[in-house]
Amino acid sequence: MEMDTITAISTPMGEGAIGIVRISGEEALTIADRLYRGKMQLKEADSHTINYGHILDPDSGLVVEEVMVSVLKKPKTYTKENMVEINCHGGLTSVNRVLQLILNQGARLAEPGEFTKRAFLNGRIDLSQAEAVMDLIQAKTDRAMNVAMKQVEGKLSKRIQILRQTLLETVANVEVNIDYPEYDADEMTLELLKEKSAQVQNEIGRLLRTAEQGKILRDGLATVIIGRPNVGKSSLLNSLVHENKAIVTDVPGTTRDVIEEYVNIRGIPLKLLDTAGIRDTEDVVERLGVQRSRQLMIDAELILFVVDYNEELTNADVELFNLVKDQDTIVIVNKRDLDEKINMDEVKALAGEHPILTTSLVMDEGVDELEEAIRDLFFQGDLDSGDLSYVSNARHIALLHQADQAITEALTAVDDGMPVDMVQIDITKAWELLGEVIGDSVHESLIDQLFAQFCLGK
Ligand SMILES: Nc1nc2c(c(=O)[nH]1)N(C=O)[C@@H](CNc1ccc(C(=O)N[C@@H](CCC(=O)O)C(=O)O)cc1)CN2
Ligand SMILES: Nc1nc2c(ncn2[C@@H]2O[C@H](COP(=O)(O)OP(=O)(O)OP(=O)(O)O)[C@@H](O)[C@H]2O)c(=O)[nH]1
Repeated sequence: MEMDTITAISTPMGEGAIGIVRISGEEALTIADRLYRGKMQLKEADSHTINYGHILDPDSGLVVEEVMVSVLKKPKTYTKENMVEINCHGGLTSVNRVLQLILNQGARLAEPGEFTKRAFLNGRIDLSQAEAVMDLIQAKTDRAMNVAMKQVEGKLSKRIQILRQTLLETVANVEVNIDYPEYDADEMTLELLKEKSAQVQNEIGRLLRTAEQGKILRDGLATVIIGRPNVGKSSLLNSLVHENKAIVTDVPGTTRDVIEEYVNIRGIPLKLLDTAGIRDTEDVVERLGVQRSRQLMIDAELILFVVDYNEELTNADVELFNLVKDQDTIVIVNKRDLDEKINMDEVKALAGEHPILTTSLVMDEGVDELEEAIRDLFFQGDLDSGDLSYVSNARHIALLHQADQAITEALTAVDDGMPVDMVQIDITKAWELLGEVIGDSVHESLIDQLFAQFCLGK
């Protein structure tokens, strides 16, 4: 199938040192050559070279831009098609004028993610790798980036392929049994089927156990700081943010009263969620009646609950804690530089199984310990184990669960003495579901929808 030639600006919109306009498709070099003037025509240039020259407006003959042009000839390119990348002087006008000239020559404006979509459709990468390209762009910490990079390189794909191969062999074996029932290999077939299925389920289980951690690395750990007025919530937020250089984003769609700040806590992106309702308040418990704040707290994956070392535990503390005691909560007893007026035994009784830390945020004491406690709560020290094949994508997680379920159904069918071709149907279903992770037999509309979330020009 021949695809048309597409083009887009691949660098961020705004003033910058260099802006890149990308072209991909059969006509990429031909189109670029109609606009480019240099030592030689681009189609004569060797692949993977960069060439100095100028872009001219073919109508007026006037020089529009001074450029460096990368020539990338198929099939060894990002999209597996002919590609040209025109490096312009950065700035909105410059790249837009060059883009316009390319469009005038018959290229079509690319849709978001269309270059990567072509890399997928042309078979250079599978769907899970394409999705990881997206994760790579959005990674908030080095560690999240390492995980995404492994997936771009195909580490998850390889594991999925091995699982599918095992299932395929199992199905083939069952088929022999259906085709030659007189062969009487029944017992053996079922034994083998059970063994192989268990093997596949083990590996799926292992992958799913990495999922929670993978999701945290990818999306950040949704965290809310709560506590009575004046206990030191803002100070805690500031300590975490200043030591770790926050990336601040407003949550789209929520009239900008939820603020997200990403801080890197030992490789974990902590997504600190903040609303007016949670922090700037006279009576916290009352204000938490505000639906949005309460929801934020309920949805949080980590609660940092702050109390004052220098004051007795109050009813408000207890009530507030009771709202979150079933969640992952760390109790922070702040202002330890002042006199001990709180009863630590009461704090311990209240906290139960939850970790307790004492801090002095004005003296900058205890923040390291807090960061360690956060990491231990979610990663028990295995963040450095080197196994970076985390599953982090919600779509992949759902498919793995379904595949696991299908195999369980196959095994139940075996135990119930169902005919072997019934068992085969379940195993085949598991094989198909795993295939969807890497984009095998997925619906076109799903593919469109996934790539539509990409950046323009990627
Ligand atoms: N200028 C520029 N920078 C970029 C990209 C790009 O497309 N253009 N990339 C993307 O956005 C990323 C690099 N990713 C790439 C991945 C594969 C291939 C590629 O051509 N693969 C060929 C093998 C090439 C070779 O071995 O020489 C292949 O797999 O067949 C290129 C870029 C990041 N930086
Ligand atoms: N001595 C001492 N004072 C602290 C410590 N941490 C915070 N404070 C002080 O306590 C006061 C309240 O701190 P904030 O961080 O604003 O407390 P908050 O919980 O955000 O307060 P509200 O926004 O009113 O809910 C400030 O004057 C801080 O300087 C600490 O560890 N020791």
